[in-house]
Amino acid sequence: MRVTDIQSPKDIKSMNVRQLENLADQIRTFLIESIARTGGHLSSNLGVVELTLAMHYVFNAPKDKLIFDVGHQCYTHKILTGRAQMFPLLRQRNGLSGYQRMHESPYDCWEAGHSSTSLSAALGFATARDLLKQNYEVVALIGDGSLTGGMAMEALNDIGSKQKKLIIIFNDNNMSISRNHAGFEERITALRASKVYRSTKQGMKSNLKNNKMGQNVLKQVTKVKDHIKDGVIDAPLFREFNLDYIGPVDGHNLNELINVLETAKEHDGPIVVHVLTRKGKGYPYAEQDQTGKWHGVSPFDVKTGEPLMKLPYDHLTWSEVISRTLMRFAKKDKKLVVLTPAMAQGSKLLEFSKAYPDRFFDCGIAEQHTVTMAGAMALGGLHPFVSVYSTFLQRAYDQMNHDIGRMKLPVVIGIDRAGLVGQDGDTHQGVFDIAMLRSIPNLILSQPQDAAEAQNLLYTAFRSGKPFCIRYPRGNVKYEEVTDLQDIEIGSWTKTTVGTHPKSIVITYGPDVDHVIAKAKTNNMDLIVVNARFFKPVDGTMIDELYETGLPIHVFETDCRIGSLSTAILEYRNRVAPQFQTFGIDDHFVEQGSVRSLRIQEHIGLEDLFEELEQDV
Ligand SMILES: Cc1ncc(C[n+]2csc(CCOP(=O)(O)OP(=O)(O)O)c2C)c(N)n1
Ligand SMILES: CC(=O)[C@@H](O)[C@H](O)COP(=O)(O)O
Ligand SMILES: [Mg+2]
Repeated sequence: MRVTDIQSPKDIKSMNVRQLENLADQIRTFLIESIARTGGHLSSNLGVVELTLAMHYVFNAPKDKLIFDVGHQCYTHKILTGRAQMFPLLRQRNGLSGYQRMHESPYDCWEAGHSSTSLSAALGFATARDLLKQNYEVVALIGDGSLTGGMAMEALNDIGSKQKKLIIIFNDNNMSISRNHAGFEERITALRASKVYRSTKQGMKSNLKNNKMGQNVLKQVTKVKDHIKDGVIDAPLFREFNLDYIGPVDGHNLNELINVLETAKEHDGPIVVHVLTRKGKGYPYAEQDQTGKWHGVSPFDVKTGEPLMKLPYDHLTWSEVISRTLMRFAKKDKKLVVLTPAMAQGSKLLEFSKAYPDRFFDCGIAEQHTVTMAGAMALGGLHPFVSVYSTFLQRAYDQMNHDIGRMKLPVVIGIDRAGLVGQDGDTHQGVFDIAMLRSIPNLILSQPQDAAEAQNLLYTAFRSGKPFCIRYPRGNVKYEEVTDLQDIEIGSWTKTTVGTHPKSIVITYGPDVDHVIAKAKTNNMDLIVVNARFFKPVDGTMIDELYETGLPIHVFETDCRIGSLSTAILEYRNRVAPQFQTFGIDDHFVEQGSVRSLRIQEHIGLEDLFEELEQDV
């Protein structure tokens, strides 16, 4: 059977192990070729091909609930549930989502994008099932990285106490995006080496190679259950949570996987199935990767592994502009430290981590902990910089409020991937941080117009002694090192007049400042373009001046408009200008798509702005 012919998991139910193994090989080839064309989460998906086949073989989705933590590794699940033909549009507008999405398929029973939610969801489903006297299995697959998240720990604690029947598949590849940093790593290492499951299983004469499986399994299941009850299988890490454990099993051995999942299915109460997989399995570049370069990829050449798109020679990503500047500052300032909640690769901090291993802290997928820890580091006399994606900072709202803002702690927060991020879709768009953070007293919130201003803002932030956030988008920017760094007056905006008789005012921020100026020049339009580089505090003097011109004001934003810059301006003036128009994302989540297509969809493209400007002249 060809990968693209698979209609539903029924198609694999009558296969024998050899056929399943063949299918696994085909799926791997399909994934590599397909992701090479579209981009996507390569390594995590290559690692769970056999595991997902075994899950669909043993369980009966959609009746049984299969939950994938984060969901970035659910591509084989998509293939087995009849979606292979949609892969050419993976992560594109109106195309296949890179995550589980309920509107896409009845087999997607839950949605995520942020990590560590699967165990809470599993307990929720199991509780609903039992209260409503229904009958189905609940299975959550969670990686070793996602297990470091606070939510997962909270859920483990509750699952151990409630003792509902559910299965936690612990997908252990010893990697988060890059190497996993977990305190319980020692315990896991001990478990990885444990022979318990293997020796228990050795009695199960695996003569299933070419036959339909399952005949002998039940007898063996009873044996394994007895072992679990007798406490033969002792996994202190999970025992402490009052959870039964079985494993470790080879996550690329279908025979072993099917046996262990059948066993877990028969088990009463919660059970952890420990599966060892290899991230990137089957594609040598990805298998050897220790840095996370192959975790999420843009289109690449399968043979060479080289990306198909290259940055212009004088451009850097915004993350690189920030990390290079941090490297410069760290040379002189020995107290400068950098923290990341597991995003060293995406935030371009690996070079910093090598140059200053003692001053670099990967805290795991733990945004809340990272922010609070940085706060105490500041009180302890260090100069912390926290690098965090806008969307993941949502997890740490309370810490930003309760710890950083309230105590006025001088932590510099680099908010990466601010604004629309594109293909990751609605779970990842970084469009809420302005609204989220503007309400927190004492915080400074800024965004540079270009790479030079980014360097000056970072310089200002460290010298300010205040909680200082600098947001910057996904993508790249022309870079030149600023040798003569300048303090920027906090709360000050700048303005550029294009032409001699301006007829309108555009207030905007980030890279759009230059885009609007360039387009106004091309179109021979007379405009005042304001770089609103601080969202908090805003430049009251400049706002007053702009109002006094009597010109129509257009606030051009590409983030959630509720609570955003236009709101800040209106709050300041407490009245509406004669003509005051705002642009921004309305009160809804924005689905996936290229940033360009999403801006058109949301009426926040330059074209939309200029259409309105035409009316003013
Ligand atoms: C709250 C949150 N923080 C950060 C991320 C970014 N992220 C996505 S996958 C991932 C690593 C997950 O590691 P693991 O669970 O072990 O899965 P693997 O990729 O190894 O299969 C991270 C950090 C996220 N999705 N959600
Ligand atoms: C699954 C996840 O949350 C991350 O892998 C995310 O997709 C990374 O995004 P970037 O590609 O912008 O680093
Ligand atoms: Mg992992």
